Amino acid sequence: MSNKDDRRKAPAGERVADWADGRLGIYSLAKANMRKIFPDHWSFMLGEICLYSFIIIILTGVYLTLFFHPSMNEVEYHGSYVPLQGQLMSEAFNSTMHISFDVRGGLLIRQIHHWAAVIFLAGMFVHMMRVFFTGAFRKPREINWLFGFLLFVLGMFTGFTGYSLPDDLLSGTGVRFTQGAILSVPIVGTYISMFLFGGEFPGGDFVARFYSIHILLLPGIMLGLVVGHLILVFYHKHTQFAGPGRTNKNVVGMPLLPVYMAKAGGFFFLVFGAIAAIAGFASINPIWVLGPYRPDQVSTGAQPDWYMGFAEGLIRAMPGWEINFWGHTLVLGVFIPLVLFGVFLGMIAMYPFIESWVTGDKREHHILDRPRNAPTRTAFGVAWVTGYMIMLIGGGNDIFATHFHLSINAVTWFVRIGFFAGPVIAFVVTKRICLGLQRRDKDKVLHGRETGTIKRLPHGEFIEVHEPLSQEALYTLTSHEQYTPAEIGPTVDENGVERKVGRGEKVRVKLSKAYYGEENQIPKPTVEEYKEITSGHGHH
Ligand code: HEM
Ligand code: HEM
Repeated sequence: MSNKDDRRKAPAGERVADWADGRLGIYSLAKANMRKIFPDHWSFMLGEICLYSFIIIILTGVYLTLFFHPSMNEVEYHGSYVPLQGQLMSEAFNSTMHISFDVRGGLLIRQIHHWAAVIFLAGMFVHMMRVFFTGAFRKPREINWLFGFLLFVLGMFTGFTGYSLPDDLLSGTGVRFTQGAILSVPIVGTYISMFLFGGEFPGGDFVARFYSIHILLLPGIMLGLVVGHLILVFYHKHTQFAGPGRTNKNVVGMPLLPVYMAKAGGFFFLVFGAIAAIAGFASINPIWVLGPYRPDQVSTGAQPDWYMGFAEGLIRAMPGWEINFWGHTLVLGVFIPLVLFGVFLGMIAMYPFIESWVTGDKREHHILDRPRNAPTRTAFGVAWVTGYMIMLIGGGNDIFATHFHLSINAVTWFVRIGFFAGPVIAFVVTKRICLGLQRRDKDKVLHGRETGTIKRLPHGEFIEVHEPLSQEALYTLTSHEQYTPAEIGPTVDENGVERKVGRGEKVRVKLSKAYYGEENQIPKPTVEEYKEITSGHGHH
């Protein structure tokens, strides 16, 4: 039989695949990637939640563009919502009302879009924490950490431009807040504001401009970054937690196809279903309650979406300082929070580089740390989150005051003090807890697990039976590395010439001691210790 006949007999699917392979080379691509192994751990699903909520946002966003009019032209409302009949409003607000009340499925899609945005950012936050606390950002993944960082920051601004689009009272208040922050920037602030808003605030342009930024510019960049992020996850291979048989050179898990494809496909629908259910039950941004934006009005309890809350908190907690500098007013009460906003976020981007400088560790790491085994890093992370959360409380100081019947000044002072004290307390406490947990691990390795079974010995003594750990558990609990802190090198070189120790080196050594010095890690049990104790005759 000729080759040609063979082809004709092949099933249709195979023929299509052959056709595509001849043009795209899909066979070799699939061969290289379809059997890629992924390790299993619940926390590795967090990145997937980000991915799926991002896809849901794009799908629903496209639907919204079909009906949303990004225009600030003034129109009179004549839709189905009676209380606003005859009111003057922008076309943007009018069309969002139309989406909510008159477009089939419009309100649901709007709600899904908004809820997905809230969950997308929460997902990124928690995913980032997972990566941080397990040390997954270390070499070779620093660039992927930066991609992620950019995604987080761009996600915040995409969300902000999104909830500014409907031009309701709440979104207008948020835009005004941002314009205030821009104006506080010395020298260029006024120009940037005039440029962005096309004249005096609010002007007639900002919705149209925010619209292109929201649906095209930022999501376009984010899409590119997400693709790059995932390619890098493939290229580096996924990290894994320590365990028997797992090394820095292998990945133990299940193949992408069929196991992970099936899991991921199912998980996508679970995430979509959960977001749709929340969107169906819980109302988000009911613009008809707030009404159209008017610069002379603010609704009580005005709140940004959660991811912008800490920025709001920074401004609300800051005293209203204002100084006059060479005839120019400098609004420090707004400008300092704006700088802190950058610093707070910038710290995320910088951390992997700071840690590798302090530890001097330039090796690749594919085995994850348990947070307790990196107490200083964990403590830094918790301190950062504490500062962030305190500022989030600051952003809702009015809500806390009304809900808990507190004075708003008391809440503000709590936030001011908490901003400085909270992270320090969190740092110290977290470090203690981590060291305590390390001691417990050591104890478990040496003395086994406490079973809760009390035994009475023939001579009357009561003891608790300790069960020795399995070999797997022993391995897992003792496989982490322990580092020695950096020391200041010889101060005299081989010719006896004195070398000056730079300030950078001194700082590095100090920090390195804080990471790995005597008080900062519990020595792992040694084989001798283990043998001595386990050969002790039946005491435990
Ligand atoms: C659109 C947002 C994001 C998407 C869709 C996304 C998606 C993913 C996925 C699916 C993984 C593999 C599974 C997992 O470990 O969870 C992953 C890993 C990773 N992500 Fe993200 N991520 C996003 C944002 C971020 C952010 C904000 C950061 C940190 C600032 C980050 C840093 C990382 C790193 C370093 C890895 C490799 C972790 C490892 O191999 O253990 N990602 N990401
Ligand atoms: C990470 C990406 C995105 C985030 C975080 C996000 C977030 C938001 C938010 C919070 C709103 C306000 C919704 C409301 O309560 O009315 C909004 C509005 C909107 N978004 Fe997005 N969005 C994203 C991407 C997109 C994309 C890719 C498109 C279009 C292709 C889009 C189209 C729209 C439209 C047309 C509106 C105005 C209609 C409305 O407010 O209901 N968005 N977005």
